[in-house]
Amino acid sequence: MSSRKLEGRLVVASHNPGKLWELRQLLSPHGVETVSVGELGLPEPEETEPTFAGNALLKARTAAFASGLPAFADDSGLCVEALDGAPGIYSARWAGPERDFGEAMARVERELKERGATQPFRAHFLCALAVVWPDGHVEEFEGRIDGVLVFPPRGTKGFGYDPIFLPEGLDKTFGEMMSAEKHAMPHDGSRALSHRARAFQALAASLL
Ligand SMILES: O=P(O)(O)OP(=O)(O)OP(=O)(O)OC[C@H]1O[C@@H](n2cnc3c(O)ncnc32)[C@H](O)[C@@H]1O
Ligand SMILES: [Mg+2]
Repeated sequence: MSSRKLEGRLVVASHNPGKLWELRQLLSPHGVETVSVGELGLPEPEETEPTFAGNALLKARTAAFASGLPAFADDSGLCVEALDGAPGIYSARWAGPERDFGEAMARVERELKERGATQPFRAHFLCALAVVWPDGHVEEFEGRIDGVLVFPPRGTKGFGYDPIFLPEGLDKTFGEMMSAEKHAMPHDGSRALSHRARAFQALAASLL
């Protein structure tokens, strides 16, 4: 539990529209006013750190110092067991400059085939969240969801790798789920579903 609370305007340090939308959905019930880095005209920093947590911190810190407001960043990705955790922190970069996730998902399938991997193709999504205040104070949270990959991709909802990710114990991919299902926030104390919602649950318990 942190003594620091999120108050006033918060900068959401993401340039990914799918993620931005989910993060704002998660924040809105708490009455936190948000402004995105894009709306502030701030550039996308290069993600030079070797970990999700390091890159989340880098993005939040850059935005907090540039704006003079507390900033919130998410670094996330898909880690495939048979690919030794790839694409991992390179999840966005596998989609190339055009952010073509059809191609990124095809590459995952191709690399599994090349390695002779057999089903089930175990994988997890990871989400690191960082909040940085302009005085340098930092709060960090993490969430994970385990599942398996399915090919061909299923569903057109969500973003990124959602259509190939089947969460453990469920029969719908993230691409087949309404977004409210993907990041639902249970009110009975049970665990949220997605990696982002799980990380956010920890954040909310501490900062909101
Ligand atoms: O850094 P920002 O500006 O936030 O946007 P980004 O898209 O580059 O975000 P990341 O660096 O964190 O890269 C994470 C990639 O992993 C994928 N990813 C993360 N969370 C996901 C989710 O919930 N569903 C599907 N794909 C996801 C997605 O393709 C992202 O582009
Ligand atoms: Mg990024």
